[in-house]
Amino acid sequence: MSVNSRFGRPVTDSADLVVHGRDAMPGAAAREVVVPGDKSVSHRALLAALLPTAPPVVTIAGANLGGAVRALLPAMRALGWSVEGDRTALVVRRADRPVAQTPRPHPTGGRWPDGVPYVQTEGSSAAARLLIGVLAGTGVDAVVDGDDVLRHRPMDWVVEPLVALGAVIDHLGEPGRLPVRVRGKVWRSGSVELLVGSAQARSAVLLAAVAARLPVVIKHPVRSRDHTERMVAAFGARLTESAHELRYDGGGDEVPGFFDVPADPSLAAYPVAARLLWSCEGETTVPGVCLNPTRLGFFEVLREAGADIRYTDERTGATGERVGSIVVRGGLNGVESVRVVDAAVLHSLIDEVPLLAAVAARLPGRSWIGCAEELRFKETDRLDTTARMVTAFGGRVEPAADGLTVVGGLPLRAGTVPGFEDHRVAMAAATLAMAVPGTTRVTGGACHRTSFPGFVEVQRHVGASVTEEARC
Ligand SMILES: O=C(O)C1=C[C@@H](OP(=O)(O)O)[C@@H](O)[C@H](O)C1
Ligand SMILES: C=C(OP(=O)(O)O)C(=O)O
Repeated sequence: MSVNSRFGRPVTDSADLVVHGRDAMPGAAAREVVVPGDKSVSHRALLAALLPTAPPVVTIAGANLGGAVRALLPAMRALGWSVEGDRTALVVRRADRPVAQTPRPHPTGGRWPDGVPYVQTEGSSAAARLLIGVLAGTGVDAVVDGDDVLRHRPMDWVVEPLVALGAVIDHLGEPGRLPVRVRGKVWRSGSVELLVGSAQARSAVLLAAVAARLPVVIKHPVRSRDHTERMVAAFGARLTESAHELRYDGGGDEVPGFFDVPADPSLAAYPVAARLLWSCEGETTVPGVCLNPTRLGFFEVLREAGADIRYTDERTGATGERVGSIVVRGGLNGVESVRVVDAAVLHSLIDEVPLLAAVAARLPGRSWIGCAEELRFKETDRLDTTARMVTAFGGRVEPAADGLTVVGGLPLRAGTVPGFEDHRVAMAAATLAMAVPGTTRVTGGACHRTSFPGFVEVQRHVGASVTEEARC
């Protein structure tokens, strides 16, 4: 078993993605492709069912059922909720009794408090951080833990502001990391300052405040994705927002009994990128996508650089999200390079950075993706793994402390490319491989299921030749 450098992540035996690349799209691409529900909205809808003002039954239609959202389901069962159903509808209700989870051994901690529920969120940082917020708002005593990778990701971004609001949270392993025990509720109304742009951190504090009906002011460096704000505002919480500040007045109505999750723009980005890389005829539409402006950076940056990407059929959904179609036409002719120099723009494409870098490798100019220091704390250090992935194609990416320079115009070649067991990096590699003649094997590419269970089928619909094959 080999090890991924930064997080000591064991490289698993998960299947590879094998892609037969071409320099032009074979025949016509599907005119329409459908991608799974939004991961962030799915997490928030599930956690809304744990809030004190939630009705006894909450139904969630169109949820993303990739590994990251699925990780939350046993966690909720361990807290005494039942979750049943499928992508069409998940139904959450209070259960007769909690379904206990088996604690994962910990190398330095390992003494779990007796009689306190142990809640495992696997590799999903959104699940862990938002859940810590909900527990700190509802005053439920529980231990929150994650897998070996998540145990290395920062939890102090969430824990410190919650403790400032009076929550009692103990680190049971390394300081600032999982596992943590949440054992005292937020109670001190006031102002907290977040030092990172993480939407998960802001959301955890807001969910805690809404659950506890505690007026708070959250100061933050950048307005990243605002799904939690839209959701709680849609159920009656009064929020006042300015560029770096969010005020919650302590009020709100009942959580609704029905959520409809729009499709995920960070997943729509892969078929859109495949189309652009092939410069093909006609157009492809991805319908029903969440068009929240805090999520559209990938499309906006490419559009500004000259790509033909449009939004149509826009409407507002019940939980305050804009929904509509993304339509892509033509290719990258005339697009010289891309540039991200603003923190809000970076956050609006934070999960698409590996894909944007892969696309930039096919542009003639030099691209820069900046304000991206947070990428070092994802499933992998994504500045490093993205650079290594593009380099494996023969491209050149120069990582800096806070971003990536992508040197365009170099000939790319097919071959064996590492996916680093990181779904975003693996899917970016497989998408770039579609437009590089020859056969590319993306090692461990089956990890796409963390966020995009139908990745292979969707990319085939737009003309890709991609299969999943056991590791050789
Ligand atoms: O709020 C969320 O659901 C998410 C926020 C982002 O993480 P950070 O909050 O760590 O930036 C994003 O990368 C992640 O995929 C989901
Ligand atoms: C980083 C991601 O998610 P999380 O932070 O929730 O693990 C992601 O989906 O790319």
